[in-house]
Amino acid sequence: MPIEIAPSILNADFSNLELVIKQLEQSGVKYLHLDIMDGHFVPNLTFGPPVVKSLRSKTKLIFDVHLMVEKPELLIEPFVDAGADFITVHWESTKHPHRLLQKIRSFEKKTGLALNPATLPDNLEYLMELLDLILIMSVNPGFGGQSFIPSQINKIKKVREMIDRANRKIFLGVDGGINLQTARNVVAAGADFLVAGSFIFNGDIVKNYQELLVICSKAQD
Ligand SMILES: O=C(CO)[C@H](O)[C@H](O)COP(=O)(O)O
Repeated sequence: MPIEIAPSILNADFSNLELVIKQLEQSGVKYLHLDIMDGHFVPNLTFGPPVVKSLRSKTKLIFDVHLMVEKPELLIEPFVDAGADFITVHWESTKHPHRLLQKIRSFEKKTGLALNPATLPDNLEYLMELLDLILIMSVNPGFGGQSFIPSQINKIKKVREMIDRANRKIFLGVDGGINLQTARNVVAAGADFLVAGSFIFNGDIVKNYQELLVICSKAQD
């Protein structure tokens, strides 16, 4: 699948979000990664459904809502109502990932499952038919601007093989510490959906996004 880059607005200028979104749209961005943090599952707090709903009225970008929360089952409907297109939940946040993914699908939304850096990918085998996105966390979730954890390259390769074996159209995403070098490495390992925050939002958004896209497309050839 062609590479998609989803800017994570965690590190964007929130005082000027409308302008940020306009710049992203003009650069050809299709996905917006929205980091939902509850201060419990991760040691940071961001925003909830009302903010997503307000953003929804300003753009047609595809909203990729990443729930880094405890009890994600309580938040599926509120984020569906707020206008989420993809809802990604964490393997580590639920005892019933299969049921949770079924619930997201029941609202005709795209599903994502995120794996923390120390989580094995083996159980994905049993969830493939319910997945649209697998998100490998290449940092410990909670903050933007962290360094990429190199051991995740092996996991990306493993998950690439699993998706190919399953012969399904599932994005293989990577989230955390993406820059020109790590982007090249993760795409070479098989990723096709990159979440990037600080690299895109530090400086010229349009230039950074396009530079990243060029590197990724070359690495995929
Ligand atoms: O989910 C996240 C952190 O939990 C962010 O999406 C991720 O860290 C992206 O930021 P950066 O590119 O700055 O690492």
